[in-house]
Amino acid sequence: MQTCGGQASSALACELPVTRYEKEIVDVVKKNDVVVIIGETGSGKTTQISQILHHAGSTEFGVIAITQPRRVAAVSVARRVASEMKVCLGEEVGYSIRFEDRTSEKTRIKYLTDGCLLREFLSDAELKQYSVIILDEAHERSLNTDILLGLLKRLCGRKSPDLKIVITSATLEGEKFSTFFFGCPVMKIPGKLFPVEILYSTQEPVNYIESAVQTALEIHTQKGPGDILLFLTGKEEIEKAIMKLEDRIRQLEEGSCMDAIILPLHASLEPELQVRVFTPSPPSCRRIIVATNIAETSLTVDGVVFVIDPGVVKQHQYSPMTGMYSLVVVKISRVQATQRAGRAGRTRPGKCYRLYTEAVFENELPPVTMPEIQRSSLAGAVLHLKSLDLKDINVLEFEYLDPPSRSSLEDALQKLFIIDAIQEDGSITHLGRRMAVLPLEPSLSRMLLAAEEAGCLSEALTIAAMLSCESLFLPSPKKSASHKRDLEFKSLPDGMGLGDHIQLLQIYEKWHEDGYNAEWCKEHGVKIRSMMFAREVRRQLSQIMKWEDKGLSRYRRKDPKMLALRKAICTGFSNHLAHRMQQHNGFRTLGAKTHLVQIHPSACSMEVDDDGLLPEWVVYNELVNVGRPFIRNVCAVKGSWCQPALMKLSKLSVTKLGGAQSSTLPSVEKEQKVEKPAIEPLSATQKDLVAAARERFLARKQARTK
Ligand SMILES: Nc1ncnc2c1ncn2[C@@H]1O[C@H](COP(=O)(O)OP(=O)(O)OP(=O)(O)O)[C@@H](O)[C@H]1O
Repeated sequence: MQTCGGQASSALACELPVTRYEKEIVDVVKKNDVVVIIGETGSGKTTQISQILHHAGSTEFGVIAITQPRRVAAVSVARRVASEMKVCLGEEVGYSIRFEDRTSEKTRIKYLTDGCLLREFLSDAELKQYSVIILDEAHERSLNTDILLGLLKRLCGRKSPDLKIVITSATLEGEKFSTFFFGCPVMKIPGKLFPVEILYSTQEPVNYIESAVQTALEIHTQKGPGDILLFLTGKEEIEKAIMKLEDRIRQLEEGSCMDAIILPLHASLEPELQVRVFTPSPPSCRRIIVATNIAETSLTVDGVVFVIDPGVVKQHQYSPMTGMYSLVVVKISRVQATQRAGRAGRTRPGKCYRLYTEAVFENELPPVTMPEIQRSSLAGAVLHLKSLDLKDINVLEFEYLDPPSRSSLEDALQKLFIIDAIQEDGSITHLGRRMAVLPLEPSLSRMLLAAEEAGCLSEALTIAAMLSCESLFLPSPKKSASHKRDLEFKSLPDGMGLGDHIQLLQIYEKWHEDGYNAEWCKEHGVKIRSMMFAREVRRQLSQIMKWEDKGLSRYRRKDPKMLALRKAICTGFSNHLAHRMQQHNGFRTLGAKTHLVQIHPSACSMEVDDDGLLPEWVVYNELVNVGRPFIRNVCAVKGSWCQPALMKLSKLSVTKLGGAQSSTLPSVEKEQKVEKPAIEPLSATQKDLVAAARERFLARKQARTK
């Protein structure tokens, strides 16, 4: 049975700094179309401003939208506000995140990810259902928030004065935002709920994970009650730190300190495991939450008194020059450090242990975070802007708060052109328009449309849904690559060797055959939660594409439909083509820049020919630099299928696409040169690798025929 409302715990809403300025907030919003509000972390911006405006009557003629850069924040804050207002979540207060909408006709206050609001522009370019849009945590400068800023600026210049825009953060460059929005007022709300003491290290740690673990142990054994929130950069680091903590706490003398519950928190954790951190710890027990920066903004984890901040974050950085993503550990900005410290002191006084010196904080941390728009692939954002049909918008001249580089925009335009989303003159195609409606990356959307035309949409929907899962495979004692291979080997021989997309399809189909059975998942090392998520995503995508599901048929390698499916994958990812080197299993990517790459070890094993060589042509989802360049999620395709893309690559001119000066892609001659790479003799190691690959393949082939 669902219970509504409940008692909002801890600090009373009426004590929050923001609520003390209720009248001023209502006034300033009433008198201005755009307002910037800056208040300390924990002062009540996220949870209170929406309620204040609601009580002042702002929701009489429209809904209040509050954007969040992260899903977990949108959900948890909506829950909190519903509980404070004593209403059922999904009724007066709701949330909307990709593939999950918990709102209803009754909803007046809606928390949603910035990506969701951006998507709503497609169906209503004037956002008529809203009376107020609050862009929260604007300091994070997510790509979606930056695009929203530009679109909202356009809108407030022309729309009736009914739509109010409020931009909030604890750590915003207020003046910059004010200048961008025609000199709008900046309201600073003074006051902090509880003090947070900042403690710096006296020296830089040699190993920040070790130092973080050590600090957590010292707090646990020497300090009074209160939970610990420890920031690390990613899942692997979190798992490593948790193992160390568990080991060392086990070794402590029994009764020497209180019990500890150690919890991870990162984006690829299943939602029900994520929400565990919001359940208070039992009395006389300390929780140690080891999290990535998803816990950095907006979240209130009741009970957190101690924050440990090693001062680093893992960041995706896209280079338009190379078309490659790198995952790099970088120093956080001072803004992020403040946000991290702000996770303590929310429901009682707190302490933040910075594992770096004060001098490093002052002199080495950049003041603000680099906007995502300057370090991401922009294909999705550019397609979105093009699909809005805003006659006056040229994506190269769109009003960005901080413009992305011209090369990033050109890279996006080129990618969209190759997958038929835009024409040579830069105008959006019919296909492009349809692609923009789908809540997927442009390449995946293109794959679906190609599959629809070729009569294999059902299979492509499954692949798109499976690729939307954050993490599919259960942690394995063995390396994940061989784990995946085992799975493929034991039960899915029919699609073996054709690549990850086909393997994902087969996993789903097998699970379907087994009646969506949880046991099957366990047996085959896949996460039931992720599979259920894929099933839901598949259902939603089918709905958007108006596909009437007539049940799944099992993948058959020889079925001509399957050839059509791989061709559709090729069409979707034709801006991610790679050609094998003549004599060994390295690949060369094709595009404005070419790279020598290897298939990532986590890929399922690919078919090799009698010489032990991999397929000549492949498409891939991602080009990543992790020490060296790898392609990930790879599908074997045929050279003849790549010709349309190769033709396009050869004649592409950015001048027309973006209405700006040009840089031209390689000519046909250059591409032809790429297609026939110079013969390079195999090294001894490469020969060994080829022989080993061939042996493995023959063994599997034998097993298959048996
Ligand atoms: N889930 C929760 N449990 C307990 N207290 C909460 C919860 N959510 C919010 N609060 C209380 O409400 C206060 C205001 O939270 P809110 O998220 O609105 O602040 P904020 O100003 O938006 O902070 P930030 O800038 O860090 O996002 C918190 O400091 C805390 O005291």
